[in-house]
Amino acid sequence: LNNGLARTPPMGWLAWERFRCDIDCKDDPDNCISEKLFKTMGDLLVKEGYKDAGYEYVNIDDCWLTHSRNAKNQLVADPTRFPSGITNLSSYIHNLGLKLGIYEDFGTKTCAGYPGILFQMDTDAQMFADWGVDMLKLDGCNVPTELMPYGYPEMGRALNRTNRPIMYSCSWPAYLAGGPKLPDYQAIAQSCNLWRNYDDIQDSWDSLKGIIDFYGDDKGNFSMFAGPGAWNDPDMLIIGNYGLSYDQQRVQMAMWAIMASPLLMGNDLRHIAPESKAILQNKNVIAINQDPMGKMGKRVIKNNDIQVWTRPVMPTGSYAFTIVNYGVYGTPAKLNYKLSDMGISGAKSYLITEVFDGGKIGVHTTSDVVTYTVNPTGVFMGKAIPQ
Ligand SMILES: OC[C@@H]1[C@H](O)[C@H](O)[C@@H](O)CN1C(=S)Nc1ccc(F)cc1
Repeated sequence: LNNGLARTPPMGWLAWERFRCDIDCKDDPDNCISEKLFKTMGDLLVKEGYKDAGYEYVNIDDCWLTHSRNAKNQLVADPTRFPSGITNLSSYIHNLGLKLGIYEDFGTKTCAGYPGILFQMDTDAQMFADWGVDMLKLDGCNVPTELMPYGYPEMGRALNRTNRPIMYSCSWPAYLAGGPKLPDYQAIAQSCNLWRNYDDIQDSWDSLKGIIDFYGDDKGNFSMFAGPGAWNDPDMLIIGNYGLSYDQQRVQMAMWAIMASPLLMGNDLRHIAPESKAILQNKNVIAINQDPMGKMGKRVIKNNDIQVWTRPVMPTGSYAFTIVNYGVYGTPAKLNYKLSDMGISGAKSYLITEVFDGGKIGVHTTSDVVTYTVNPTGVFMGKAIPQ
């Protein structure tokens, strides 16, 4: 979507995967969906160095609102859990130098059963703008998919009519996944700044593998529609939660960088292990994710437990690449590849580095055989720079 926003994949924090629809502020005051939670996460983005690393958006997800609209047909934030209101919350977030995101659903109700925006798009778009909201995630529960080619572009136009820059995340294609018809990625990319293509991420290695494989298959060539202002969204980063090992957390960070994915953390910034924080704030990996060309990486090799992805990055003619090992055969895999095997060519020789730690592997021609060591359920992330 050409609205000047999301020129690189958005970075920030999103409540859903970790905090879900916990509305019990009586018995679970520290984890319920409340203004306090979002203010706390905003504070920590600043205090813990995430803002400096590029993380900017603090995003509310489902379950923030009351079960009915007010007399003026407007959406209302739950008064017990958001006593100061959304405008106060956005001011707080803006004072931190951050941006606020909110959630709604193009349908009669949200997925958790709260009022949806169907038939109220202009009222709701204006409400979000008046509240000082900077991003909207529009879900697609409780509406026939036949209405989506109308509804998602129309809500984008409604947001535009407010004259407030609001980044627009669409769940539209995710509701068509596995269906008879391929999504219209051209229309989606013209209407949205980012779009969910596939199932929700859950806190597990299996869930992560399922998403990586869906994106590797690239059905409908959705990777071609990614670029500045328009991103495929494989869902939240679950680094720092319960389900991934250290190596598997590195896999997600490396793959989200290669896929030019939004980096929206779905975790608890109050309880992050140091090695998880280091992965989330790794400058070299974030630089690949934020590469200004905005070209989405693609899977170029897949055989059994090994897959290789490459992504064109700056400086011109350079490539980032990942070698992912799904294998669980205990010893690290020693894998031999020529750069030409990965589709990397064009220069006489390349400097190859390891991205996470910046270590030099060496200078190689595209036909040199290079041996990479990849841990079980782990990743090697490299960069090849023309010499
Ligand atoms: O409620 C919103 C939630 C998150 O926003 C996900 O990112 C969306 O893809 C959809 N979504 C879903 S399906 N939530 C949900 C899932 C199960 C349930 F019983 C109640 C709500």
